[in-house]
Amino acid sequence: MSRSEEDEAPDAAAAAAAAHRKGAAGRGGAGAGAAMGLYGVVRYHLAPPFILLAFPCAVQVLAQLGQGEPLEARALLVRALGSAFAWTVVGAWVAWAWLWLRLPARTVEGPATLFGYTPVYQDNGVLYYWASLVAFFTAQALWPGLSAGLWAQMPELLGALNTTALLLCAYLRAKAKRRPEHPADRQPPRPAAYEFYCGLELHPRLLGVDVKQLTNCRIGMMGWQLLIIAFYVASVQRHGFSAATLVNLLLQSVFIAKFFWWEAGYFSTLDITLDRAGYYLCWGCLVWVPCLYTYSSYFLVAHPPSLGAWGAAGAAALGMAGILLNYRVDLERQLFRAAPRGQCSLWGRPASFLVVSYRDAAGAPRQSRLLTSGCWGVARHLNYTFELVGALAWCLPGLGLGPWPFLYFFFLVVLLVHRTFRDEEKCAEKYGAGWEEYCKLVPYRLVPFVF
Ligand SMILES: NC(=O)C1=CN([C@@H]2O[C@H](COP(=O)(O)OP(=O)(O)OC[C@H]3O[C@@H](n4cnc5c(N)ncnc54)[C@H](OP(=O)(O)O)[C@@H]3O)[C@@H](O)[C@H]2O)C=CC1
Ligand SMILES: CC(C)CCC[C@@H](C)[C@H]1CC[C@H]2C3=CC=C4C[C@@H](O)CC[C@]4(C)[C@H]3CC[C@]12C
Repeated sequence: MSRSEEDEAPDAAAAAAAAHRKGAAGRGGAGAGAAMGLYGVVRYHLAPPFILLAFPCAVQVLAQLGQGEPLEARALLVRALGSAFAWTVVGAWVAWAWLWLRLPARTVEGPATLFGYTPVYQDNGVLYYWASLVAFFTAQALWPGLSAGLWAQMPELLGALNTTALLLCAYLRAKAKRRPEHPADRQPPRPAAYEFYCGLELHPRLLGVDVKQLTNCRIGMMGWQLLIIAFYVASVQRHGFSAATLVNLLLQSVFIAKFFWWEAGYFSTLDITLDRAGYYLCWGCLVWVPCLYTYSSYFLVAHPPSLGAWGAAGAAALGMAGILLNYRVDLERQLFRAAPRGQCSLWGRPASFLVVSYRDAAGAPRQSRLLTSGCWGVARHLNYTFELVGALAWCLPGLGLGPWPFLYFFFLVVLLVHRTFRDEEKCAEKYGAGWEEYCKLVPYRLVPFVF
């Protein structure tokens, strides 16, 4: 693979190439080659079909279990087809999210791609967030059974979302093959299931809107917010007020509101600049987020919490600290990257940084800066650490109810540890010796002196 092809390749291809080079250069020998071969078979041939089949089934099972219902194959299958209510909700929800991306609004540019395209996004996230809340509460006032219905029909809702998301992913793959939006953004051919899983295009558009802004931000994140409100209302209708349930709702709501406040910053993250629009992101945001990210709140409707008011207050304090510190870490990098020549002040002192070099897709030399002070001088992914603290805190109201209310937290540990390695592989590829120097100055990934 040539240098420029590698730059344009998705994370997986670049990482595989990097891993391959490391293996070949570092260890050499038949053993290392066989290990790399096995890794390739698992990564490209075995894992994608497994995930494509297992995860849609898993969400249906989780939804059924969360209601305290026995697992019965026929019920699972029937409910996975959806219901008139579920399809109406999904249709209305997708149309609402799409409409808000079509309304006249200020726009914001995302980072230019290596193939020379600058994506443009609607910058009306905060207004959309509040308008969606108002619309939801109005609907709840008109149909008092709405929240309880959403909870009771969650398996049907996930079934409808599953079908919608899988059709969207199939369409995106076919479109990328036949009519790619940016022909310079070509991918080397890979096994079909792998392509379906990773996606092919970086910034596809559909019906005049950016697909990732629609699925990730507007449907997934806002769906998360509205569902947990519905679950809270359903829980109060069933069991009355509980401080622990309220803390569970409020912490997540602060986290989600913060996301919309920072939506423009999200366009510079791995999801947008590196990951392509396929099953991982689009199915993930349309189905996995509504199912797993809301699961602690969903579970508490059928299983009321036993955590008392003092425990709830402790969880609230811990969660607020985690969420605000996560935001602080992201903000420090945003301020630093926006400051001319990196000249800004952090923690009362001028920021210190490394100037690092890389090459763009055309092979032209470029420079960037890596912060070595403030939060980014403490650990290389302190934002992930605080994100985990926040997530743990909003799962704590489920303490004493077994592992289920903590499912999101367990998933997030795996996702963020994996993401740490993925991101560092990307940075090592991009900055080479500059990244190694940064790692010497900031030796820990998530927790100082531990990892
Ligand atoms: N709840 C959830 O499911 C998840 C939440 N998140 C959250 O989303 C947010 C964004 O996370 P994510 O996109 O994963 O990654 P980061 O925000 O950590 O961004 C990583 C990038 O930052 C740049 N960078 C790395 N080190 C430095 C440094 N020292 N100084 C300046 N820039 C640096 C590099 O990009 P460059 O090429 O520009 O140098 C690197 O690729 C976080 O708050 C995270 O916690 C993330 C994943 C999942
Ligand atoms: C297919 C599944 C096995 C995995 C699907 C994972 C995706 C749904 C999630 C992967 C990364 C996630 C996110 C990244 C960063 C975010 C910023 C944060 O402030 C809010 C949450 C999020 C948008 C988050 C959403 C889910 C993912 C896209």
